[in-house]
Amino acid sequence: METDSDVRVLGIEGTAWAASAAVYDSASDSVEIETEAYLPDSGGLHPREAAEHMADHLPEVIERIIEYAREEYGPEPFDCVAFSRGPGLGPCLRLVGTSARAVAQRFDLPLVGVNHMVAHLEIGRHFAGFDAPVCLNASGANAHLLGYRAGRYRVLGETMDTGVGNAIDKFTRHVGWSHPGGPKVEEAAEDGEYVELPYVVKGMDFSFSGIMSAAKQEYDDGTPVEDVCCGLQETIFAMLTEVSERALALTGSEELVLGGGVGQNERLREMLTSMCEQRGASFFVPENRFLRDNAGMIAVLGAKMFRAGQTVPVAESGIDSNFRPDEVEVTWRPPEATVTREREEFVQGAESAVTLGDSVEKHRHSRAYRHPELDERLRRERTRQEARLLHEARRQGVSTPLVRDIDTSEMRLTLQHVGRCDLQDDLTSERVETVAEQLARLHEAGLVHGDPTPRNVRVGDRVSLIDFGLGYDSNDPEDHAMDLHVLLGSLESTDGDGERLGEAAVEAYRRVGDEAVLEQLREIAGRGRYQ
Ligand SMILES: C[C@@H](O)[C@H](NC(=O)OP(=O)(O)OC[C@H]1O[C@@H](n2cnc3c(N)ncnc32)[C@H](O)[C@@H]1O)C(=O)O
Ligand SMILES: Nc1ncnc2c1ncn2[C@@H]1O[C@H](COP(=O)(O)OP(=O)(O)OP(=O)(O)O)[C@@H](O)[C@H]1O
Ligand SMILES: [Fe+2]
Repeated sequence: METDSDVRVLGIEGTAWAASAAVYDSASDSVEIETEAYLPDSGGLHPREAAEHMADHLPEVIERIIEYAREEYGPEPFDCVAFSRGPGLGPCLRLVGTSARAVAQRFDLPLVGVNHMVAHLEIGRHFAGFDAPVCLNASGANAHLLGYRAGRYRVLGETMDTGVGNAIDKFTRHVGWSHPGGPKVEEAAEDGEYVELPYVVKGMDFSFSGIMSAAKQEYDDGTPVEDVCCGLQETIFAMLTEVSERALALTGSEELVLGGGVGQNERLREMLTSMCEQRGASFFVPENRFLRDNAGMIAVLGAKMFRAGQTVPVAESGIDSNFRPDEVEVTWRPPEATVTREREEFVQGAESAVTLGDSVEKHRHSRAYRHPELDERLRRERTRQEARLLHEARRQGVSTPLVRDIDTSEMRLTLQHVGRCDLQDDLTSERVETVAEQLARLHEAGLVHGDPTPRNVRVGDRVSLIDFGLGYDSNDPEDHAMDLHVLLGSLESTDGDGERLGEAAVEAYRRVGDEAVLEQLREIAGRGRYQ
């Protein structure tokens, strides 16, 4: 665990475009960063050019920081060298590793290998002073939500295809704008009118590919580019804000931090601020110099890891271009306090305000962060869809609450009260198996639940599925497999025994459901996430 001794860390970053070095001094909590950015002449980032950039500029930024630190702190300024171990571009990372080993040898210092995505999270947690926040990492090559449980960061939700920045940059390449595209889209969107684009959220996962093709098509069809940019921002950022809100509701956390280069976007920050305000959560965004790739965040996390004794011998200091945040053993945080949930009459779900009594009133109230047209559309569609699917699922023999009333102008449903608690509060393998069987039955009938997490299942005499707001009709095994993927992911991220429960769910599904769905599930799990 972390001790309070003062440390000074030399940090080195170079996963893709930023050749960067920094010094962090824990006594004054100050960070000095030197960065040389690689800006491609045309097109996107070329791995070979990026590596040449690293080779040309890493040595000089490191020397500048050493010089600064010696002037500021004396001839032997550092206690350790922290470097980005991954994820990122292999050829760039190898140069980072080599440079770090060289400086460590020269000053006879220990090495600390840092996960770049965990650093994007920890820098926010550090400056916010939050204990157990959920983190939205919105960067170029990644987009995911992290929560913490039992010594690891858990991926609560993530992109099913590309990172958010890369998605935006692909669109700007299509319209002929230079890299990076994010800031240009932000500027253009200011003069734009909202256009509708596909909105894709599955549980806490999301995907950008459909939106990006639709955006390119809009542009090719002659829609003014500022309007497409406005539609893109409103859609993509509303999706990221919605899944962040889901993660807050699922984990019970009341703290959110933002990380990653796309976090520099004002509209995204505005939406997250508004969402957190509306639900009474605290929100923190670090300064821009800590959002985009930078060695400062590597040095700050390096200090925490160093104090916890998490150094790495030279022989084991290899890089890992697919390094996932959930692979990191988190030794620098104190054990989390157990959260006990009070029985409440009023639940603020991720989407709705729910009042519990003999009947349950579920009200999808307006979200100030969303564009009014998108807000109206999502609330209306989901309220209608939920009532219809609850009814259809019942007809297939799946236990669901009766729909007593629906009001589509107020976006309100009145439902039968079912169960004594959420599955999350009384998880057993048997119940999870029942959920899997019920999903198989839904899928057989061409229905998809859309968000089958342990908070959307009630347990009592029977096991009932609730909250069909993200449900839809489909006979595609991919969509059915996504339901299972969401279930397994939510089990793994919220319960210590989640993996075993997940296996039980798969076995139960196999007994009743279609083998093609399980095949597709393996395919989804194996998809490369850091392309
Ligand atoms: C693995 C690592 O190499 C990678 N780094 C990375 O993606 O660089 P980062 O600095 O976190 O983010 C860059 C992205 O951030 C976007 N970006 C920068 N300013 C933006 C803005 N104002 N609005 C939207 N996007 C913006 C850029 O278009 C670009 O796609 C990552 O963290 O995923
Ligand atoms: N019919 C019901 N009977 C008993 N409890 C219910 C019922 N409907 C909802 N609840 C309770 O209210 C909580 C929130 O409901 P629901 O999941 O439908 O709302 P939501 O805002 O869509 O939530 P989320 O998106 O976070 O899953 C549930 O987790 C459950 O505890
Ligand atoms: Fe990054």
